Amino acid sequence: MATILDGKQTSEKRLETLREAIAGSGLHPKLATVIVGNDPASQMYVRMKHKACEKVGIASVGVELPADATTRTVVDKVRALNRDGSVDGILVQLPLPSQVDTGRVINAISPEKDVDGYHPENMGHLFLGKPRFSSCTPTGIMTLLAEYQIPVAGARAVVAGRSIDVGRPMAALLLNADATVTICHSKTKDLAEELKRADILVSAVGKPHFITKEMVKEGAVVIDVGINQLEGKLVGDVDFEAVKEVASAITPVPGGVGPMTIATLMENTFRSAQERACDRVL
Ligand SMILES: NC(=O)C1=CN([C@@H]2O[C@H](COP(=O)(O)OP(=O)(O)OC[C@H]3O[C@@H](n4cnc5c(N)ncnc54)[C@H](OP(=O)(O)O)[C@@H]3O)[C@@H](O)[C@H]2O)C=CC1
Ligand SMILES: Nc1nc(=O)c2c([nH]1)NC[C@@H]1CN(c3ccc(C(=O)N[C@@H](CCC(=O)O)C(=O)O)cc3)C=[N+]21
Ligand SMILES: [Mg+2]
Repeated sequence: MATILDGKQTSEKRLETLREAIAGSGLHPKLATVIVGNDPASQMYVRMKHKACEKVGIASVGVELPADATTRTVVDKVRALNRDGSVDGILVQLPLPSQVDTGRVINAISPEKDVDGYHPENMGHLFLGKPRFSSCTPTGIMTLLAEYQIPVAGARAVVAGRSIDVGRPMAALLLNADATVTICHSKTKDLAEELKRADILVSAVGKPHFITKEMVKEGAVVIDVGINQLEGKLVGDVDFEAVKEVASAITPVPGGVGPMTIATLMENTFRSAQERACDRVL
């Protein structure tokens, strides 16, 4: 039976530590969120982020733009937030509606305020092995592994998925932590065989029951990033009940990676506030 990696509890502990650090800092960090359209899932996530801000003492402003907003409108809004000296972090909730050019919007975010770590400059720092802001989900996963003292150096890590927000930065962070990293995607030959070699398996594919027991090596650590709806229930990518019998440790969904994502966003926002305060003094 696997150890359950409790992201909810770990995140609560980290948020409490962060609350104390912010209260003692004399700083007033502020996060701005931008949401385009009225997708209920996106609205729920943004609400969760604002709630976490409230918990730790980060001020937050929510910008809501209509579903038919143009790239220009979104970019102009981002630029206004770049100029607003009171804002430390800017998060543009993804996905954006199809008429909006996501790349141009992300490029418009000031890299100093890019607490999601999606800007090419921050991606570059991450891939060079010297991250400034690295995306919240992969960073939260590294925190969770560290919290449970799971060794990463030398481990064979296999990441399923190569998205900009999860798979790629996950692979970079694991590499920076000295794992031997394989990235799989929809064109991967013999996926099951690749996955079965993993000491640490991260699934960010977005398909329920995608990872079956047969794909997991005895004793592997299994990290489930997936958030999927199945028969009205929230499930990950991993067939949890079966895989927990072979894994040595596993994240549940809900209560695993998701809460760590939000805790990391709060930590990144405070760090941004600290660095911006430093820059003002210099
Ligand atoms: N818990 C959290 O905090 C977060 C959870 N999520 C969830 O994680 C999941 C993944 O998100 P995201 O990375 O944005 O997803 P994307 O849809 O952007 O990427 C999915 C990736 O999976 C790959 N893939 C799809 N089908 C297969 C297959 N049959 N075999 C191998 N690889 C495959 C795709 O390959 P290719 O590139 O070739 O198309 C792609 O790289 C989603 O469920 C999402 O909701 C996302 C962000 C945060
Ligand atoms: N710019 C941007 N940054 C993001 O970080 C970002 C994004 N866009 N778009 C969408 C994805 C998704 N994401 C999640 C965050 C928390 C949970 C989370 O806390 N989930 C809870 C369950 C919540 C529920 O009940 O549905 C859990 O897993 O326990 C899930 C998913 C961040 N994302
Ligand atoms: Mg995505």
